[in-house]
Amino acid sequence: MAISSVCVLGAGSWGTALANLIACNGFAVSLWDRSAERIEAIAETRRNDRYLPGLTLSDAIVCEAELARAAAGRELMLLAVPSHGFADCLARLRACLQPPYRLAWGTKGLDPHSGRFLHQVARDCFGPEASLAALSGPTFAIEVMKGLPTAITAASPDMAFAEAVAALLRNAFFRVYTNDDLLGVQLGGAVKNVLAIAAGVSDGMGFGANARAALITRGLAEMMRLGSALGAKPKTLMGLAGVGDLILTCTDDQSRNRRLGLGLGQGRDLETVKAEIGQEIEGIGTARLIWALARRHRVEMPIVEQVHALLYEGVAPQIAVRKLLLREPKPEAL
Ligand SMILES: NC(=O)c1ccc[n+]([C@@H]2O[C@H](COP(=O)([O-])OP(=O)(O)OC[C@H]3O[C@@H](n4cnc5c(N)ncnc54)[C@H](O)[C@@H]3O)[C@@H](O)[C@H]2O)c1
Ligand SMILES: O=P(O)(O)OC[C@H](O)CO
Repeated sequence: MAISSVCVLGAGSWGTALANLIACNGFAVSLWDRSAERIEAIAETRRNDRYLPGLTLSDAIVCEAELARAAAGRELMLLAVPSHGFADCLARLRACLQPPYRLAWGTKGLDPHSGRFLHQVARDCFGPEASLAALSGPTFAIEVMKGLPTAITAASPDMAFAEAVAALLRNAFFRVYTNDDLLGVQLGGAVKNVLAIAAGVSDGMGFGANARAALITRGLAEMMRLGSALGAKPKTLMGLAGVGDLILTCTDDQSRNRRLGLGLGQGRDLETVKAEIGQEIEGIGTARLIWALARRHRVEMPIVEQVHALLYEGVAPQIAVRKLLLREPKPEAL
């Protein structure tokens, strides 16, 4: 299977960087966003200053404010909208696409309405014959725009489709691995955002490198426990979409989830920090959904529990940390 044309949905940081990558690789690509104003500005200036200031985009990207026109004749739909807009975008696409349906997404998170993984939502909308793939891994959009070396995973139960999606993105600085564990790749990308908030809180409170390393390691244990309960492959979570993205977002201040945690750890107010970041912070909604999933499957996730308590129950960071440190001692096992 070879794919040579793509419609990217979402002209935020990630959708714009992916569209630019695909265009620079020589494939036909259209870019759509729910904000017609942003699409028109990108078409005119060849920049996306709201999300990727100062960077110039490929002239080959076709900017379309109307979804039906953006999708017309394109072989692959690539969604890079936030998880809370994912189901709605699928429904809009369903109204303007004909089979065969081929969908991929760089969205990280779960559907906030149902708490389900995005492939389950896509399957319901497009049926069992649709080709589905998720892209996930340690990938800050701005570094991809700058052509800095990056590696990512393209996951689909249909490895030929995963490879076809990978082939659109792959180049000398962007390495794409394939994986058939669609669930595991999405689980890693969702849980790491919650853990990045925890790492940010720790650093914001002035804790040191010891605490950060402990949070990353025990956070990985939580991710793997949930993965095991849901049927994800442990190897996937030890790869780019699991530990790779966890390290990136827990340690680098480019991460918006980490920056949110930093602000909360410094005692600042949630709404103020959110407004200052001004971009999508997926870990906020995901903390609620992953904590609900953990309880439903009786999986112990104490770090996720405390992030949830911090965000949704008004628990102070000092109390959350105390609760984590004073848990019942136990052997160090996954
Ligand atoms: N930015 C990155 O480096 C990066 C990298 C990998 C994955 N992601 C993931 O990509 C997804 C998008 O994040 P982003 O960083 O591009 O966000 P962003 O904040 O940069 O941009 C958000 C975009 O989503 C659009 N949007 C907002 N609500 C919407 C809705 N309800 N329906 C349709 N569109 C909507 C906005 O118009 C905007 O174009 C997230 O799930 C994020 O975790 C981001
Ligand atoms: O800025 P964040 O925390 O949403 O992270 C962006 C990407 O998910 C990093 O892989």
